[in-house]
Amino acid sequence: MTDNEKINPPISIQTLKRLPLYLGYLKSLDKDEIKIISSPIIAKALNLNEVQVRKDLASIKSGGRPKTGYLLEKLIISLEEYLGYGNMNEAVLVGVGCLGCSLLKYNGFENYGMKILVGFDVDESVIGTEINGKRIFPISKLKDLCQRLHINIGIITVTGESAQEVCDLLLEAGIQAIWNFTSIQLNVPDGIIVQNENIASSLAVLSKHLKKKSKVRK
Ligand SMILES: NC(=O)c1ccc[n+]([C@@H]2O[C@H](COP(=O)([O-])OP(=O)(O)OC[C@H]3O[C@@H](n4cnc5c(N)ncnc54)[C@H](O)[C@@H]3O)[C@@H](O)[C@H]2O)c1
Repeated sequence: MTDNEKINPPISIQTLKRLPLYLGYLKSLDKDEIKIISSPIIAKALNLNEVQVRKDLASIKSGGRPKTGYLLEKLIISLEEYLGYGNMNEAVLVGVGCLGCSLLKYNGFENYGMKILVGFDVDESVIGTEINGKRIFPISKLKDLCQRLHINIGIITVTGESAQEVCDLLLEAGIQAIWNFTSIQLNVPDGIIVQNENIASSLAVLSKHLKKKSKVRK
């Protein structure tokens, strides 16, 4: 363990994935009315285990006393700082088809520290258009634009067969983190983070649950 890790021990991916849930809930509260919030209340609102919530919040060194409560505003700031939401990360999206279009239309990512600036595609019918104020450029402009704008995140929503080629282009353009919506496992060098997103995995959990229930009914 490095000295830095001793001071701030790494947290699990599961905990990390819950932190935006806490933040979303806390931000939905009326700050004029609620000054202090306790872990049992957060747990109840989010249908989570109380001990889990307490442990998660302890791991970000949010201060406060779990049972008596955390200062709401302070806790929000701690979570935002931990998640790096204070610095807005700028992203580009490649593949402006059905899925890409929906992501470009969604403004909620900005609440989670990511702003999609522009899109890229090879399809002449979308190049030059704007979706939700975001201009769509030809893929040939990707390297130049990403380098000029110092973009860190690349979102890949192209068809599977183009995924690796697009990933390579993004890396050449200096991208450090890739949000991959295709089902392709991308090859990237060390130091580059890839987050794979797959709706089908969540659907599998639902299907399995329904299958179990229908067996019980029979
Ligand atoms: N992660 C998920 O849960 C999930 C859900 C739905 C779709 N998908 C995946 O997302 C991807 C997009 O799905 P879709 O339904 O939006 O497809 P789509 O065919 O509607 O869109 C793909 C877009 O990518 C563009 N494209 C293809 N090759 C390109 C390249 N080399 N450079 C730039 N643009 C390129 C196409 O012109 C098109 O506009 C697919 O890989 C699909 O499997 C994932």
